[in-house]
Amino acid sequence: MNYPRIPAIHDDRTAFTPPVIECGEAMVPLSTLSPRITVYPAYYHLGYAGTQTEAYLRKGAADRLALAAERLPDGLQLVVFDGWRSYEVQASLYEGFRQDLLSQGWTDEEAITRELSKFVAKPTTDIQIPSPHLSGGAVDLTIAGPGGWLDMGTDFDDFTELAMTRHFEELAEPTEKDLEIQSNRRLLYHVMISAGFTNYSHEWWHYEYGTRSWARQTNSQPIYGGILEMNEKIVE
Ligand SMILES: C[C@@H](N)C(=O)N[C@H](C)C(=O)O
Ligand SMILES: [Zn+2]
Repeated sequence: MNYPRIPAIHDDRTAFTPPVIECGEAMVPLSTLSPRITVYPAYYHLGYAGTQTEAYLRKGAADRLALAAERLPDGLQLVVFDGWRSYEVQASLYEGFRQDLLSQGWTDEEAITRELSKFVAKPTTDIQIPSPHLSGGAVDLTIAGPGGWLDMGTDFDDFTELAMTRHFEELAEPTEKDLEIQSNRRLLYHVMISAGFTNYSHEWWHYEYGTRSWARQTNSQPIYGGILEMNEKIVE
C-alpha cells in the first residue's frame, strides 16, 4: 500500500503558546480500551522505578487512540510503549540520557542540553508547562502485525537522527528495506494524525493530543495541564 509522504513540520517551542485551560478529563487505562491496542510498558520492562504494567492517557486522547487503531488495515494493532509518565520517570530518562552522552565523551554543557532537548523533554513539576507525558496527552507507540512489530528503522528510544519521523522520506537512493520502513512510518503517522494527534518530528513513535505542542501545531488552546500524582480519583 502506498501512503502519502510525511510532511515536514516545524514546531517552534519558543513560539507563544496559549495558557493551558485544564479540561479536567480523567485518565483511562489503555490495555482494555480496544482489542486493537496492546500495551508493552517499555520502561517497566527496563526496570525504571515508579513505572507500572498499565499505560494511561486522558480520556480525549484515549478515545482518539482507539479511533486510530480502528483505522489500521485488518490484522494490525497499535502497541503502546508509554502514556502518562510521572515526574520521577521523566527525570530518570533525562538523567539517563545525560549520562549516556557523558560516557560517549560529550563535554560541552550547552551541546549536551541541546542534544537532550531533542529526545527527552525537560522534567518539570510546573503543571502549566508540563513535560508532554506528564499531561497524559503524549503516547509512545508502534504497530504490530501477525509477524510481530513492524520495522520502523530503529528501536524505540533510539536517540539518533535515524529516529526522525521523516528520515526515510529523504533518502536519495532508498533500498527495498528503506521503502518498507518508510511505508510503516507513514501508516503510523497517517492513522494518528487523522485521529487528531500531532507527531514530534524527532521521534517516529511520539504523538500528542491536547498538549502545548499540539496546541501550537493545530492553532488551539492546550487542554491538558500536568498531573503529578496518579491516584484513583483521576483514573476512570
Ligand atoms: C523519551 C522519549 N520516549 C520521549 O517521550 N521523548 C519526548 C521528547 C518526551 O520526553 O516528551
Ligand atoms: Zn514520548
